[in-house]
Amino acid sequence: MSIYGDYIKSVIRTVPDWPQPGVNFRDITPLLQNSAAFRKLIDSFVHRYQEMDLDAIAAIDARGFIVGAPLAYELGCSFVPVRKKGKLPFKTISETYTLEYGEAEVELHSDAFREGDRILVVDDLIATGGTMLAAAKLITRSGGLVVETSTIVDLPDLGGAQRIRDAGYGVFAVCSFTEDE
Ligand SMILES: O=P(O)(O)OC[C@H]1O[C@H](OP(=O)(O)OP(=O)(O)O)[C@H](O)[C@@H]1O
Ligand SMILES: Nc1ncnc2[nH]cnc12
Repeated sequence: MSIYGDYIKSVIRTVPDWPQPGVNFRDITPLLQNSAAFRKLIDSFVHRYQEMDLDAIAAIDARGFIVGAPLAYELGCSFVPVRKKGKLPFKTISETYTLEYGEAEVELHSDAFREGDRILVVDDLIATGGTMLAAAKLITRSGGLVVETSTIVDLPDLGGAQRIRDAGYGVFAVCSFTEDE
């Protein structure tokens, strides 16, 4: 939990049974609409990472971009998009991961950063952890050093953060929601 974690959590909306019955969707749009809350959100990440000597923020398509771009701007490091399959025009490397039904793929440009660069991977939310873990593996495979993986929201009951930690990557979440809240 971060310095503003409780406050950030209070401005995230839960939409029950969306996009399908049984899912509690954690909707960050009220947080984004609230300029004071959005500033505190970005400040939470800046506070954690300003002394970590990062070279790049690798942000995951699409909601990860919302955090990744202002963070890269504030920290004065580069912004690297990790995109869903078929969106990047240059030479790519890709990582396939399993969804509840079927598979998905994320891609990275082969020249996105230099060997040994210190990279933070960011997204808005960790559920099963499949997306974040695939992105972290991509960075590692391309020679980057994943300093940490970072998210606004963790859903610990789904075990994603633990899965990412078990794979050897650190996880930071500004706030978390259990299934019953
Ligand atoms: O931990 P996981 O089970 O992998 O789920 C988390 C991912 O799912 C959501 O993205 P989504 O694929 O819905 O795409 P979007 O950002 O384009 O809305 C979310 O933004 C994360 O990227
Ligand atoms: N419960 C959830 N809320 C918002 N985004 C999600 N992505 C995957 N699961 C989600």
